[in-house]
Amino acid sequence: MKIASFSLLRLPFTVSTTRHRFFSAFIIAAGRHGNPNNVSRKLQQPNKNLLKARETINKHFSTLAPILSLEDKPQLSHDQAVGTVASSQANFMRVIVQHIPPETSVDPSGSFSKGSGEIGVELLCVVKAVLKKIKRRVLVGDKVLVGSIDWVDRRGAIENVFQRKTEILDPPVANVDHLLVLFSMDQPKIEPFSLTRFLVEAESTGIPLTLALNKSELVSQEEIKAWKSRLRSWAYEPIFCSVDSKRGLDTLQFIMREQTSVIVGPSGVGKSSLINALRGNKHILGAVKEQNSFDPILGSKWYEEQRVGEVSVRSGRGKHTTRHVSLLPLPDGGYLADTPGFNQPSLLKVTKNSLAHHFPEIRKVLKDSEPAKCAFNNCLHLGEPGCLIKDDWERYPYYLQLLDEIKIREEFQLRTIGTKRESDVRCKVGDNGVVQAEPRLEAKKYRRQSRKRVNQSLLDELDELDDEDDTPEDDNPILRALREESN
Ligand SMILES: Nc1nc2c(ncn2[C@@H]2O[C@H](COP(=O)(O)OP(=O)(O)OP(=O)(O)O)[C@@H](O)[C@H]2O)c(=O)[nH]1
Ligand SMILES: [Zn+2]
Repeated sequence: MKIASFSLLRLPFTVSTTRHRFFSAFIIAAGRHGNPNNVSRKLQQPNKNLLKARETINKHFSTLAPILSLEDKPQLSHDQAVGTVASSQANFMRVIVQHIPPETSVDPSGSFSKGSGEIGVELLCVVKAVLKKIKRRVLVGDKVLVGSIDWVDRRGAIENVFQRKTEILDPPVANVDHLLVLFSMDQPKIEPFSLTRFLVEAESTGIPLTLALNKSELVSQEEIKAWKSRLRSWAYEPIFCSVDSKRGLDTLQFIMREQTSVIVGPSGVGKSSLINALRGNKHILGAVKEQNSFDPILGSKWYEEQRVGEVSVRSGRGKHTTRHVSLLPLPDGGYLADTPGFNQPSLLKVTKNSLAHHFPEIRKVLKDSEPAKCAFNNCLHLGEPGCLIKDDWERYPYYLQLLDEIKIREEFQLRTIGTKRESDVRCKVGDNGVVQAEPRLEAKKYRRQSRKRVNQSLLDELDELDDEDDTPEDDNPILRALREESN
């Protein structure tokens, strides 16, 4: 019976250590904050409680390396610096450091100049074991505190991460502050519904976006004019560009200055071509070193050696499965990701209630009519009496279509979570905040786990963690604290 319902619902049925770990985190928090019967109640409101549990656990373990706020100006010793992670490969991260202690003599071949000023010095860094232990992931784009710096060999160790302003998953980059949504006028032609999906996905990140239309040399001026006014009615001001004719590239360069940008868009529109154009264009990249400035500073040997044995012994899976992404420094400050983003917008972060906020047309009407509001709170703008949103705008049918799609997804998730016995199903909150139901792996329901047992399971999981963890257990403060507590 159980098996049949799993297959009917096509639930994922794989065992992953991450889920185990997360589960223990949940149990710890549930056990700590109330009576054991609450566990069953809490499972019925999975989202909030799971998130709270995660927060609790993060706080609990974060005391070892509290997240630095963006305003923090840590006192830096001579062998410390603040920098930006530009790329990550195997266990190494390349960090660009802007401000070098004045008395430090750095091998000039390692610095990037931009005419008058310096773009920075690149350091090859490892991530300190304590950050791995507390699961503080370091992403490309992160602002980090680097310590133990050897300025001559240009090596260091990432000691801590500053709070992120933003985080996107495809590609995984922190602190992106600008998305360039790229479509093409022809080959392939713009498809308005597909463009809407991309725009909604981009809007849902909360990151400012620019819409650019490539291959503009393939179409007539009339067609460009027509699209311009059409997109204005969607409340977007498109930039027409062409990698082939170089039209609009200066404008794009200007927009991207001082920002970290990722280019997103469907296949074939010229994302990679545009990245290459911006990267290869001396005018745009200014005086960044002619040879690829991101060649491994100590020779590629370093990286190749690290690639060997990358498969985890326990899980049999590759440990570094995330897409590779690097940030290319731009001459006026800022970075451009060398890997394009979301080819296929999943809209997983969009809920039926948030969808309307991702259409500027709706935002505008609601803002202009303030303080008047739709008659219903949480109005889905389906044309009910008292709704401020009419059907007199081009993308209204797209709004309805996406709303249907999202409703179906949400109902499926609710049904899966709500009707399954809690012993069969548990909920997982994904990285992007989406709740997913999964078959439970353990049958011990309602039983409160003793603190000792709980800590032990966490220990098991920490032990299981990685073959790559090199800190001996006795040197690890978390493990030691947990052991002491459970004895
Ligand atoms: N006519 C014309 N062709 C272009 C232009 N820019 C890029 N192309 C061509 O469009 C094709 C696709 O370009 P890519 O850069 O690979 O597109 P992409 O968006 O990265 O595609 P995916 O890698 O599939 O996501 C290539 O043949 C390019 O040469 C342009 O401005 N005009
Ligand atoms: Zn409404």
